[in-house]
Amino acid sequence: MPAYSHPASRLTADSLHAGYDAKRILQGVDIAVAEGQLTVLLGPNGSGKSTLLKTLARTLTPSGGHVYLDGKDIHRSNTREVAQRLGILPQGPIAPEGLSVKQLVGMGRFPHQGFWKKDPQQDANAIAEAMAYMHVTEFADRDVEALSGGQRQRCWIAMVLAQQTDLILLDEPTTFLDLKVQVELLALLSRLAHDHGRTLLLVLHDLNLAAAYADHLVMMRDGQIVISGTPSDVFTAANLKRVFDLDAHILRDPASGSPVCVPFTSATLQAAL
Ligand SMILES: Nc1ncnc2c1ncn2[C@@H]1O[C@H](COP(=O)(O)OP(=O)(O)OP(=O)(O)O)[C@@H](O)[C@H]1O
Repeated sequence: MPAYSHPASRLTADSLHAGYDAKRILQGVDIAVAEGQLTVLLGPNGSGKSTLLKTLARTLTPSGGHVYLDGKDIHRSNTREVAQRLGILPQGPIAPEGLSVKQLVGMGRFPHQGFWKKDPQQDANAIAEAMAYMHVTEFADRDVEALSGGQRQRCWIAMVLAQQTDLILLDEPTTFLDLKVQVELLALLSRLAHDHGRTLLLVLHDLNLAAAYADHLVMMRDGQIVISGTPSDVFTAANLKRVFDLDAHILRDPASGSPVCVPFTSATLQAAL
């Protein structure tokens, strides 16, 4: 899959503040997304994960602080320049009515097309490769709306892959996918990072899948990064309590050694129910 072999780039943010009108969400976030690795952003509902992803991808303008893409302030860069380097799949995307899968995946090529610059063969190859990679080739001519939730989600991810950026930000990409497909997707994304030098930042809700596949975990709460590091270092009962207010035992996967959490209902919670 040579088209996916890119040198990884660098995405960093410092003292990031962002929100919606008067609503402040991000409260001084510093992050450096590890190059050529898979980083997973975790946190309770409403903790600001999507807001951070959108601000890093230039979709949302920060009220304070900076995002740098290869050392250049991303909010001072132009849209096409950014879109050639960074692809983002937001949460719950909606396809325009009547769009076929092939057309949807083809939208990933827009940043590479222009009045003066057109390479239909390169576009066709990128679209075909991305569809094959996400196993959606058989749906190429079907309406996106006529697919199941999981099939549609794979098409959206194929669209981002067709963009052929070295940075890929995915907000809850496993939504609608059955467990086997979730595992396959994470294995594939991990390969994109490790074998093809891509830099991936994902928002996930499944703690155990995150611990199993991420190189780095970043845990957020109330618009701030509380802790980050390797799954072995940060996936502890104390941190899960601190970030999620979750009571859990931490075990080890006997095969890989990855930490696994087993949540339980504490006596305090029992009494409150
Ligand atoms: N467009 C918006 N306008 C106003 N408030 C918003 C908007 N989008 C998100 N928010 C608010 O910002 C806060 C953080 O939302 P965000 O989507 O970043 O959290 P999250 O960690 O991704 O949550 P989840 O896990 O539920 O997806 C929430 O209180 C949410 O209600």
